[in-house]
Amino acid sequence: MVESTPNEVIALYGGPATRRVRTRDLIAAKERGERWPMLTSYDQYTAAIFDQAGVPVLLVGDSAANNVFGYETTLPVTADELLPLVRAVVRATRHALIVGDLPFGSYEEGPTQALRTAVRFMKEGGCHAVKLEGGRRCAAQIAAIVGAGIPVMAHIGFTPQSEHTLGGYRVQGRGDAADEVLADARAVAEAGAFAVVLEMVPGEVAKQVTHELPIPTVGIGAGPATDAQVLVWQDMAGLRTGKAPRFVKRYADLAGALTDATRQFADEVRGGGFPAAEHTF
Ligand SMILES: Nc1nc(=O)c2c([nH]1)NC[C@@H]1CN(c3ccc(C(=O)N[C@@H](CCC(=O)O)C(=O)O)cc3)CN21
Ligand SMILES: CC(C)C(=O)C(=O)O
Ligand SMILES: [Mg+2]
Repeated sequence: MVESTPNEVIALYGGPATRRVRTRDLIAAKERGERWPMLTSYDQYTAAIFDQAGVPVLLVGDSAANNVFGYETTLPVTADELLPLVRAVVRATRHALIVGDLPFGSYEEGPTQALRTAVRFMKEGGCHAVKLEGGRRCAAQIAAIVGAGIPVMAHIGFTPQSEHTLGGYRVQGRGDAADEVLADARAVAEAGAFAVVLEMVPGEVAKQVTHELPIPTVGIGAGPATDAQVLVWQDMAGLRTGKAPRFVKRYADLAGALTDATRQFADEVRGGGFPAAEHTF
């Protein structure tokens, strides 16, 4: 594949894309009013494609639990399972900032555990920042990790790792609960996070947080006002089958394309059409 110029990356640098995106580029982009896209990635080929298509930030999400390993929720996945995926995504990319998502159970005990896990992600995974779920309750963890020189992306609103407390997959911050989301947003920014994911909050709440915070907001099911947007790549590209959340837009039908290719291959093997002379030594 010919490597195309990653336009969005250049916009974020304000110059040629000769180095990786850094967290300060994302804060500068907010100051210039530039929006940016973020996608999950869990493997070499998608990482290289997203990197060359100009996506400036890739997240190796704990959603690998659902979308790679086939677990029902994100709760079972471990750092030992995620770290090889983080390494693969880092190796396959040149421009994007790679964020490693800390899995459930690897940071909740407190700042010491959180820092220990974040250091593993940086040392063994080679990523450039880590992400964790939780607002005020994780401010001490964020401060400890940032204090060790590791950039942190926070994640508030609907946090899938706490679905059993939040009462299922539902919008957070409706009505009076908007103040809770705002308090969480302020707390993570104060603790030193360089960006914050807002998942499934009303568009108006996301707009208010985005205007108030100096750091970029990354929306997923949070409306159009956030500084950035993130989707799980299999949702964006239509590889995942079944009912997608309402906030998903499908930009391709990879499940359909792969089904067609697979059927053709299987038919040609059964019919003797593959391999042909040109595939034979
Ligand atoms: N493929 C995939 N996409 C995701 O967005 C995603 C994951 N996996 N795994 C981890 C979490 C879980 N997330 C989810 C999963 C499901 C809904 C969902 O079903 N939402 C419904 C109900 C919302 C409601 O009742 O208020 C929706 O229609 O949006 C939302 C977020 C977001 N994350
Ligand atoms: C959806 C994003 C924000 C995430 O946390 C994940 O994919 O794990
Ligand atoms: Mg996650």
